[in-house]
Amino acid sequence: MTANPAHTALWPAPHASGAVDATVHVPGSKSVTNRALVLAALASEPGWLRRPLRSRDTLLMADALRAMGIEIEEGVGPDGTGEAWRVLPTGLRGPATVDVGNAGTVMRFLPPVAALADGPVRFDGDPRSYERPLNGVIDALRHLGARIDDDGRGTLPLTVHGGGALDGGTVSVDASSSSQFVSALLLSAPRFNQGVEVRHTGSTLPSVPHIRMTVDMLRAVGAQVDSPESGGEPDVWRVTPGALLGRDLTIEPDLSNAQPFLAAALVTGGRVVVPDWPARTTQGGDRLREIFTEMGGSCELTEYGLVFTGSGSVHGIDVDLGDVGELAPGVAAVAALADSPSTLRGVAHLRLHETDRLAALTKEINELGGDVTETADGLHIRPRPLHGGVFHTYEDHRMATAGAVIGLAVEGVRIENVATTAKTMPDFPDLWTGMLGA
Ligand SMILES: O=C(O)C1=C[C@@H](OP(=O)(O)O)[C@@H](O)[C@H](O)C1
Ligand SMILES: C=C(OP(=O)(O)O)C(=O)O
Repeated sequence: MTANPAHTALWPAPHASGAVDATVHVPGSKSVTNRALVLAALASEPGWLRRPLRSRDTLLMADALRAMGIEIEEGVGPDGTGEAWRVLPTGLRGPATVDVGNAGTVMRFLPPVAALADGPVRFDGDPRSYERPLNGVIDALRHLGARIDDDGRGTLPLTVHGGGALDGGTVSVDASSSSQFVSALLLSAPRFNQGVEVRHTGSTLPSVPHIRMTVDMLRAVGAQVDSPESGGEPDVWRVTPGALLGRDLTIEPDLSNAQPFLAAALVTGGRVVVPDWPARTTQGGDRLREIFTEMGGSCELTEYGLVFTGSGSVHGIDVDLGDVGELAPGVAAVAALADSPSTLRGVAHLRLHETDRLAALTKEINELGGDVTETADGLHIRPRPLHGGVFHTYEDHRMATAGAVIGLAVEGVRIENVATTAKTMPDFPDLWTGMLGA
């Protein structure tokens, strides 16, 4: 097989000649878009998604739902402004084939939807999707009444033999490897005959804000959900069966994808404005305001958006990123350029993401002259003068954006396969050069 030239191509990461000063319109949230698509597909009336993220992960989600019979029309919104998708829910059908790519949201959120379809739904994806854990979803669905054929490894590929309905009920899940196990079961649960009670049994639970996002979005379409935050038992969520409303939802900017742009302000001592930064949000990326302030910047949240300003100094940080693992690659990149060491904790589960992110960050930063060591649950980063070289990305969008941040401060960094950013931000190279005024 010949290598895909886009995967071996090297992108010279732009070096910043001075402080950046830019306004960056960050595209819509992957996590919100893919939840909104699933909930709209399960609703009892049509719905709208305005300013959806158009990226590999969200197009895979839309195509998968279409394969199961849902109509999704891509166009402009009812008032003629901006991109909007109209979702027309119909009976979920099999036989169907779903390509999950390497999208955690697609591989975890859709098997429960497929259990409601009328026929078999086959799931397959990129080679890495065979290595990412799915056992929590497979075992739970079987317990709740679904028939699933897999090879017994608790991963893809698999076939869900949808029976047109699912009993639902009470189930225990160890979601310490991915919060998406819990979100997946909750999202489809209003359509299970008995709803669901999900009890997390593991010792740790990553990405809790993403579970809150699931609960919040379920409630916004009329679902009744009990959660730990609403006075329920710790680590237990209950969803009552019931019809879901169609919504007209404007998708927030992806705050995790705002990270490289804010990092640019931080490492160059410049200023970046992100319009439409929500005043209230369940996106974990909102933690960037606190994390990057501790690392040397300052921010102001106005009605227009977030204004983030670097001070010219970048400090190390000791931080538990268990709630916001998505931010770890970008925090590691900034930490490698800081004036003091950093420790990133609580992110052992990053070994099971798009790639083993702890190993990848360690290797790539060290190959540029850095001093990073892996710990059991994170990274120690001791800043050292870095030099140029190839930054390999392992088909991981967040490795590519992390490499771009280092490239701002270090001349001669070349990013392998920057096109991999298409997973959640296909416009990244243009947004990046636009920010730099190139
Ligand atoms: O539910 C979601 O939308 C996500 C949950 C998190 O997954 P993990 O809990 O597997 O880290 C996060 O890292 C991922 O990017 C998106
Ligand atoms: C972990 C991530 O993605 P996924 O939804 O594929 O798990 C991520 O975007 O950082």
